Amino acid sequence: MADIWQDAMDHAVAIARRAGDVVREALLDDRMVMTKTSSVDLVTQTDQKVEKLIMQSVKDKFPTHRLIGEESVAAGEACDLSDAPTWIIDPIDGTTNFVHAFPFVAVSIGFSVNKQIEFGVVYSCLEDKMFTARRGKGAFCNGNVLQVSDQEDIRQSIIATEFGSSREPEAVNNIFSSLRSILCIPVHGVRTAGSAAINMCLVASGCVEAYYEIGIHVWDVAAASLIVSEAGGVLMDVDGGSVDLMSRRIVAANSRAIAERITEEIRSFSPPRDDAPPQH
Ligand SMILES: O=P(O)(O)O[C@H]1[C@H](O)[C@@H](O)[C@H](O)[C@H](O)[C@@H]1O
Ligand SMILES: [Mg+2]
Ligand SMILES: [Mg+2]
Repeated sequence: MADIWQDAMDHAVAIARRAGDVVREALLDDRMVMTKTSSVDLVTQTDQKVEKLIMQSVKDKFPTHRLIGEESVAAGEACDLSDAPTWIIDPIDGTTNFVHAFPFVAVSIGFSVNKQIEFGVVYSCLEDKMFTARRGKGAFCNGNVLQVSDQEDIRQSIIATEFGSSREPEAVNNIFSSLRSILCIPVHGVRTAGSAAINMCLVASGCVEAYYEIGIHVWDVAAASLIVSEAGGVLMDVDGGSVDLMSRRIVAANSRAIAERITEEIRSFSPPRDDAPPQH
């Protein structure tokens, strides 16, 4: 039977590649940096330009589909995930990397129907790696099948995480408390790539055993969540329950054993949900 979302997925791959061209060209220009929620929460005109490019192309080709985009939400749009076909877009995941030309910068496009991710596309545009997954059909990088690591001993593992974009003392204390506990299990190492989507693709590729973060948004992880699960990995909430993509908390791991071991060490907290009503 024909796949009803194949056309949309092909479009996502094509537009992610075009977006990647824009990002690479912009790296050669001056990158004017603006800030959003804090002095280290960065945005550039390229984030906004790429989001417009992707959104316009989706509106033209799939006019009934809904859209959630990082920069549109920052500009005041709602972040409502309904049962309708919805494109969930992070035009540049790793904006701080982009600003510094640190080479992990991704275009992330997830597609959800009935609140279930049907396909995910993460284009790591400076590495020219196109990560894709279609629900039930596996995960791929540049056409090669992805498979998570088979390591089940966290002491033999590398764990990825991020420091996020808050420098409030309490938030930083929580992050370092979790990081210290995990590092001292001990694990082989801890890494931060600077992009949630790329960290999760590293899990899917078997290069790191797990990634966790509190404070991410649905657009950071929607596409990559399917890439991880289709590569044989697991997703979990930081308290060990089911993952909720609007909760801003995630553990993505190669195995349930390692995911659960990480949840034992995390000092969890709950940032305002992505679908929380706006504060006035
Ligand atoms: O804002 P962009 O799209 O670059 O994405 C975020 C990263 O993906 C997070 O992991 C990371 O921790 C940061 O919060 C960063 O903002
Ligand atoms: Mg992001
Ligand atoms: Mg972004």
